Amino acid sequence: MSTDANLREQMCVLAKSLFDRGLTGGSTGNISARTSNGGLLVSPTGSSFGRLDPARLSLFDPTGQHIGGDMPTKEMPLHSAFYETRSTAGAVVHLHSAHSVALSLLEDQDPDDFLPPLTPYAIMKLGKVALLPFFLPGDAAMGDAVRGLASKRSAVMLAHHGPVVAGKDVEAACNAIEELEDTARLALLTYGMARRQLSDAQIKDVVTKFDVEWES
Ligand SMILES: O=C(CO)COP(=O)(O)O
Ligand SMILES: [Zn+2]
Repeated sequence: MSTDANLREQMCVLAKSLFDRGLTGGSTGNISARTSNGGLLVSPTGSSFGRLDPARLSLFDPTGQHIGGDMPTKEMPLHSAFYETRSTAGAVVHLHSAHSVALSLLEDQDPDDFLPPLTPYAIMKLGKVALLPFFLPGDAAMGDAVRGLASKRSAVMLAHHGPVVAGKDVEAACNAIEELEDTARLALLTYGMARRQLSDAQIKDVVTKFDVEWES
């Protein structure tokens, strides 16, 4: 029996759920989670979210040494940046989800606040989402960009590519990235319409009641 067997199983079940609902396709996306001893379990490079094998997840020890499983995602620098700079991060998920990518292609996006304030749950689960510019997949500079964000954002959108979200555990990270994709979908469905957004006062109420980090 491998260590963290339940965690391995949960990563694969939730990844398959995302894949089955079309939230990332082919061999896109990657997922990682902290193990009980402070190491990391990571989806292998080239693997499909629909068919992750718990026994083949890449295993890293607490010093960052690859000690088991297949070779990890090429986005390790991106995942590592979240763990290094967000002390509460217990899991990180990255998807190629269509609506968020479509929204990132529109002109005049606010790099500091990618999602319009449409529903309370997006604010509660994500805080403000930073929009990062285009990088080549696997470029370590994405990790530097995450480290360099002025505040401790837990969700970023990679333009022309996909969202990346950290959470306290795998379930929280998956719930939050689904909220990001749903909000991007709502933003596109109502794009160009006379849309009502949450007011500053309503946003403040949500932020205060649910203790959201939401700097201006
Ligand atoms: O989404 C991906 C790259 O951004 C998939 O890459 P990996 O197969 O290396 O995880
Ligand atoms: Zn990707």
